Amino acid sequence: MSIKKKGFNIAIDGLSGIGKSSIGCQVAKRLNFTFIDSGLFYRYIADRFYLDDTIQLNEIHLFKNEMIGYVVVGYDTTTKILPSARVKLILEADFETRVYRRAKQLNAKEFEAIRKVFSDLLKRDVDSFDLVLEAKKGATIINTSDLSIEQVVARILSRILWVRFSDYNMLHFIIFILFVFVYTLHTLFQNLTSIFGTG
Ligand SMILES: Nc1ncnc2c1ncn2[C@@H]1O[C@H](COP(=O)(O)OP(=O)(O)OP(=O)(O)O)[C@@H](O)[C@H]1O
Ligand SMILES: Nc1ccn([C@H]2C[C@H](O)[C@@H](COP(=O)(O)O)O2)c(=O)n1
Repeated sequence: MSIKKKGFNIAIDGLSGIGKSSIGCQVAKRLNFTFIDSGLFYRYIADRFYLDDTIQLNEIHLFKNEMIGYVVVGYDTTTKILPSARVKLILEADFETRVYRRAKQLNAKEFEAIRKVFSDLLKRDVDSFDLVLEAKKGATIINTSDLSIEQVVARILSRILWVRFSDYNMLHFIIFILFVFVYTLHTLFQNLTSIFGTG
């Protein structure tokens, strides 16, 4: 699956339980972008059972042209789903932190429940390790181990602001260079006509 859309899109990658969905959703809200949790598609197709109220499939305006932008999360978004994203991010945190967060999320308190969280994450890490390693080569890495969700969201927003600022300045720079080029040609042409034109 690959989304080739115009606009300013953001892809958030990373291993399971790193916070892609919770953080991506906040970022999309702050930017008024469409949020797509690609994992929902996979789960929906694989199991046809799981859709929470974060997003409903019929609300995903995947191919609408007027969208300002997308925030797409999932562990192969920066490489496969949205390789053309203007901002590509990999979230990472140490394994213990992810186990702790996922256990808290699932309210896993008993030894057996925590053991299952541990082994599920480990299995999914093994399955997606190579993909995430590959993704790291072309993305900005944010280590979230010591950051709250709000701090990670703030970091992402400032990164996006920076990229937008660079795009904006680059456009002005190109216009400036074009202007200097045209002006130089114009002056040269005027000089040439004043030298040769009157003869
Ligand atoms: N920086 C953070 N600080 C504290 N808790 C966090 C942070 N980031 C995420 N969490 C919590 O970790 C849990 C897992 O996050 P989330 O479900 O968003 O991960 P995910 O990467 O989308 O997982 P998966 O790939 O398995 O769907 C959630 O309960 C979330 O609130
Ligand atoms: N971009 C994605 C997203 C998800 N998957 C796979 C990985 C899991 O087996 C399943 C659910 O993912 P989750 O939402 O829990 O991250 O879908 C994938 O292959 N590519």
